[in-house]
Amino acid sequence: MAISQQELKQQVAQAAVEYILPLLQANDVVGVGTGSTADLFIDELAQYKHLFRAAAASSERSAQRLAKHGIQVLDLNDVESMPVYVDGADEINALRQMLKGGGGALTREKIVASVAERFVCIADESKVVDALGAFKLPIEVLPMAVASVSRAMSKLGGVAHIREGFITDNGNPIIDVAGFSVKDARELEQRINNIPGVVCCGFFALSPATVALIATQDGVKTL
Ligand SMILES: O=C[C@H](O)[C@H](O)[C@H](O)COP(=O)(O)O
Repeated sequence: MAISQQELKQQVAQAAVEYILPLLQANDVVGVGTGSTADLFIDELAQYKHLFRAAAASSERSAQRLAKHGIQVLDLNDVESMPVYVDGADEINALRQMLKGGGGALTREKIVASVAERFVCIADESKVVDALGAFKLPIEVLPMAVASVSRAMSKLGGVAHIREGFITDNGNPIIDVAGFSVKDARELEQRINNIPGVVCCGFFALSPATVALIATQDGVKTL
């Protein structure tokens, strides 16, 4: 019988904890991502909270979950470095470039990840793609730039729609862009980053994951 997606997420969450434990020292801070896979990682990590000092979270959602487990959550301004950042992805390719932000946490995810030495991506096999872009690209924008950034996306070949009823932890809207045919995610990430009003785009290609743990029907594989 096939292993369910939920069970695969659980397996990769456990594998992530096993992967990071040897990297942690008593005074370390763990960077924690956002989403359903990251939630399971937090629950697993909680069993070992005596082995590290604290966490830095990429969303209010993850911060609350960490705190419920009794894990101290630090302001990122008080964290100089972290050995690891662990997070899920909406898509990941063979270069470990990712598309993220389905849950709207992309900006804080990119910031927290930038402080960590390693980005450990955790995902089930449904997230592995040949080319990024089938999943709509989330872009966090300043409120006054929704229309101008959407027009810029259309010039790049995408079709943008505002995410209805959603505001990020930073108080901004998100537009989701469909229709990109992504040949070079690094180049597209750079171009989108340069558009006035863009806070953050969901490509994580300029700084891809250091390692990806992928849960498959045949066990957790390393990419
Ligand atoms: O904003 C959300 C994040 O980028 C998540 O890492 C991504 O959406 C994957 O989430 P999940 O593990 O729930 O599929």
